[in-house]
Formats: sequence, C-alpha cells, structure tokens
Amino acid sequence: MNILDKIIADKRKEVDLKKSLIPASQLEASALFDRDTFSLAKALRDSSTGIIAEHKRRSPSKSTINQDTNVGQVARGYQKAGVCGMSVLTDIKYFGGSLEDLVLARASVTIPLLRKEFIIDEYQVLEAKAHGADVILLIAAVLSRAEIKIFSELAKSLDMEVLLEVHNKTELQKSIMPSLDMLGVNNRNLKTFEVSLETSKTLSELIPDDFVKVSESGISTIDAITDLKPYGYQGFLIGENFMKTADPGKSAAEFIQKIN
Ligand SMILES: O=P(O)(O)OC[C@@H](O)[C@@H](O)c1c[nH]c2ccccc12
Repeated sequence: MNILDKIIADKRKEVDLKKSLIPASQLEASALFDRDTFSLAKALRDSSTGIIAEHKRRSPSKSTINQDTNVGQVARGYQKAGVCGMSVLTDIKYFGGSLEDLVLARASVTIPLLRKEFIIDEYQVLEAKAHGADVILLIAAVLSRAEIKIFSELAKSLDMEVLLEVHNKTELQKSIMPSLDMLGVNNRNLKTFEVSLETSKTLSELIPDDFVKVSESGISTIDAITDLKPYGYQGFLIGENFMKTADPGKSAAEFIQKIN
C-alpha cells in the first residue's frame, strides 16, 4: 500500500469515529458556522505576490519540520507579512495538525484560511466551516468526479471556496467543473514524494482561465515564482520553506519583500 492509500484508509476510520462522537447537527450549530467568509480567490487575483503560507509541523516526507510552533503567532506573522491566505494542516496522524490549530488561527487573523485535509466525506466540509475555514482542499487523486461535485457544491452552499489539487493530466481532466474556484497543481507526487516544478509548467495550459491557478509544494526561491508566473500562476503555496525557520512569519515577510 502506498502512503496515500494508507492515509485515506486511516482517514475513513477517523471520520467514522468522529461522526459517532459529534453529530453533523452539532457542527452546524457551532458559533463559527454562521459567519462571513473571506475570499482567497479574490485575494490571489488582486495580489502581485500571491503567497499562501502553510502551518505544517511535520509530514510523511519530512518527519520534523517545526515541533514547537504557536499557531496563533505563526498566523499573525503570516498576516503581517502580507500573505494572501494561510493553509492550516488539520491531519493529526501524518502531519501533526488539528482542527484546534484551525480554530486558533481563526481567532488570530482575518485573512482567508484553507483547511488542509484529506477530505473524503461531506462531514469534513461541515467541520471545516465550523472550525473557521474559508476554503477547503479537495485532492483529485483520492476522489471520484461525483465526490468532487458533491463536496465542492456543499462547500459553495456554505460560502466557502474550493481549491482542487491535481498532479497529472488525468486528474485535471476528470475534475474540471464550475463549483471549483482554484486549481492547484501539486509539484510533489503524493505517492512518491518526488518534487518537480515542471509539473506546474506542463499542466498550466490545460487549466481553463476562469480558475485561479495555484502552484503547490517544493517552492523555496524567488526564482521559482518568477519562473512560474509566465505560466499563469497567481498563487504559490509554501510550507516547509517558512516553517523550518524559528520565525515563519518573518521568513514569509522577507520572501514577499523580495518578490516585488
Ligand atoms: O512544504 P511545501 O513543500 O512548501 O508544500 C506545501 C504544501 O503544498 C503541501 O504541504 C501539500 C500540498 N498538498 C497537500 C495535500 C495534503 C497535505 C499536504 C499537502
């Protein structure tokens, strides 16, 4: 079994358990459920830098990135740096994140927040809204077209936006639909962890112009941004490069200043 299959198998168990502990009706009744959301797509379109900065403690490809982070502090640092949005990993087992991290980030900033999660059930879309997310991630590699449609339409009905992630042509072509806002190309193959910015370049021309294009993973230099912009990318999702430093917000600020 590859790592992605393993993550998804564990996720199904986790979601089933959570559903039995906290009914969907309870999520819908939570204080954060009824609130105005922030648009990441708009922030990216209006920006000349387009950075989405991620909170990530560890990952299957990198066991330790940053263990002693204060997510509220990181969020405030990112906001101050001028990022367009923040991505918060909520998977516990493989990435060391939590929904609590999302709530703490929400309480700390007024920038768009993306729930970075392996979403395989409508329940997780409700959870995202109830814990402060403005955007959900859907990963084409683990979802059918029918699932992408159901989850994205649910997110839209809750005033959230959808970032659909692909890493090859087949995934892209099966996924295109009007209920998506942003198309993310993951430069890291989730099955092998190999990273190549060429993935973003090759797939860019196949993405219709009505979607905001986001390049994800393995971005650590200004040159990479300069290189990808001519391919139509307006968003750049960066995690490790900021999180591996003692002050992720400061690293993001220095990075953004160098773009312009
Ligand atoms: O740390 P990086 O290489 O800058 O990557 C960030 C982000 O793209 C990566 O964490 C990611 C992209 N897609 C995902 C899906 C699930 C978990 C994590 C991810």
